[in-house]
Amino acid sequence: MDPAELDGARYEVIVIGTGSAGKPLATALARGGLRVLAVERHRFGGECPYVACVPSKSMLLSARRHRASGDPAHRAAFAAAVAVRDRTVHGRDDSGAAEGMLGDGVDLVRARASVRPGQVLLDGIATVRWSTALVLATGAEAVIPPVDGLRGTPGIWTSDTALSGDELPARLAILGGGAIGCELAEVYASFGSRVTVLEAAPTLLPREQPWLGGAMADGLRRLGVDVRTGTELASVRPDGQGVLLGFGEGSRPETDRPGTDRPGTDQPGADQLAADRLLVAVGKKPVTDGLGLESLGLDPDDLSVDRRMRLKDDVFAIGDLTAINPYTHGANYQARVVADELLGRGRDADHSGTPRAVYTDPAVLAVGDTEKTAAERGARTLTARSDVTGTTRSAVERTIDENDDRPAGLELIADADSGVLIGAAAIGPEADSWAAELALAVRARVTLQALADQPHAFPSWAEAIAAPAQELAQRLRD
Ligand SMILES: Cc1cc2nc3c(=O)[nH]c(=O)nc-3n(C[C@H](O)[C@H](O)[C@H](O)COP(=O)(O)OP(=O)(O)OC[C@H]3O[C@@H](n4cnc5c(N)ncnc54)[C@H](O)[C@@H]3O)c2cc1C
Ligand SMILES: NC(=O)c1ccc[n+]([C@@H]2O[C@H](COP(=O)([O-])OP(=O)(O)OC[C@H]3O[C@@H](n4cnc5c(N)ncnc54)[C@H](O)[C@@H]3O)[C@@H](O)[C@H]2O)c1
Repeated sequence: MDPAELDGARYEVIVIGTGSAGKPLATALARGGLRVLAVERHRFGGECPYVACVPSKSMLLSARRHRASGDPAHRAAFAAAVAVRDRTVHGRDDSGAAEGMLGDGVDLVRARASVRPGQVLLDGIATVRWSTALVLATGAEAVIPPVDGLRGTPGIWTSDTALSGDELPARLAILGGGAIGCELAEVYASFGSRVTVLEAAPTLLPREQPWLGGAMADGLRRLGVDVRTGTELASVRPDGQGVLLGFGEGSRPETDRPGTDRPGTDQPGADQLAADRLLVAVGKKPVTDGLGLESLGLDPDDLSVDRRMRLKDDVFAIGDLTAINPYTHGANYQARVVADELLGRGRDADHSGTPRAVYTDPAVLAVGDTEKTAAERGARTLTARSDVTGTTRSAVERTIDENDDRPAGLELIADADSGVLIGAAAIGPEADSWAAELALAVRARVTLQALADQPHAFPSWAEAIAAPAQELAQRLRD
């Protein structure tokens, strides 16, 4: 629909943004009989299907196959993986998503939206009004940190560049060892790039239990990735066709110190690293620029929502914009909460069981509290770990591949007073799948006694849950 044609139109609900949050919400509301307009300035469907979750998982799976094949022809394999990725994401063509929404009865308009009291402006030329609710689902965008020379230097990538391009850099530096940094380090290292991950915090995945980041670093090092934690990037300069990175005083780690012989660096100077490309993956920030939230009395820097995802009155926010569980399943869930609220069956959101997965091999699944977050809210905790490699499943798999040295581990975190499971962290083969029962256990506030009593299929990886659950149940009884 052309924005101008909509001038003066009225809808019960207007949704701004059609990603993993806005699209399912608009669809559910239209199916529920409400008159809904969804406004999208870029691709219907948002980032996940085109430049985020789906292409990154496609590349990770292709990378895994390539490693298993032992084929030394990295460039040809990478080109084939990119072709598969692009088929999987339909060449980043959003017409299927748009047709799906239209088929469900959502009115769609491609326009940049901004808000005014009671109305939404489309590309600054047309005005539409809502009567029941306005829902903001504008997502988040990559943070580019204020590093000297970072902006404007050619050769700087974000995940969007990597996941829509076809270049295999010989030397790739990745700034940030979070979910994107770890997943894309595995992809490029598997296809022969010399990858260096530069993480500011003392461990990778620093919001998780520290041992988990250590195990992730071990997993990436097996693939030849040079993992440097505790690093501070101070400057970026053009260097031929690539970039030259300079580091802050004292920011180099004891291990992997430049000057030692290791893959991933050309050691141009004691405090420098040369790379062909620098992928910046240091987190995301909510997309609020130009939205005009101030005109609704909202502070763009404090988009706190209540338990129904309401910002104020009839204005809601969902998805990455809220920074609550910034995952597609988090956005989908928040969409369901708002849909239920607007369709008259409202209930409070419970974010406690939302899994945090990283799809490397070995994969990560964490849920609920870490010891740090539990301590911050004054909870006393008990923890127990298990070596996932002690399971029969692991023994069977390692007999087939005796060189399989992927790190694996599981930790359960119990509330010492109530005896319920409040957190879990797992890394291991397919942990994103087998550890998922722990997400439900946290959400359902399952006691350690019940978890310890629960049988697990033999010989599955989930048997790893039994030992730490039984240990904690015993300690809670003592
Ligand atoms: C590389 C990468 C890999 C990821 N992998 C996973 C994964 O494996 N699993 C997982 O669960 N999550 C993953 N995520 C996170 C996931 O992609 C996001 O959490 C999810 O897509 C957020 O959905 P959203 O609807 O909030 O935002 P988006 O998908 O960004 O949608 C917001 C939409 O709003 C539109 N918009 C913004 N401003 C305006 C405006 N003013 N007017 C009109 N439209 C506007 C944007 O164009 C966009 O389409 C990954 C992210 C990245 C970057
Ligand atoms: N599997 C998944 O669900 C998945 C995969 C990829 C991305 N995502 C989502 O996409 C979003 C963005 O991912 P991301 O990896 O960019 O963010 P992130 O927040 O997961 O990780 C960012 C990392 O960068 C580090 N960092 C911050 N500033 C730095 C600096 N100046 N120098 C070096 N390191 C620095 C942080 O300590 C952190 O480890 C997140 O919300 C993430 O959850 C999810």
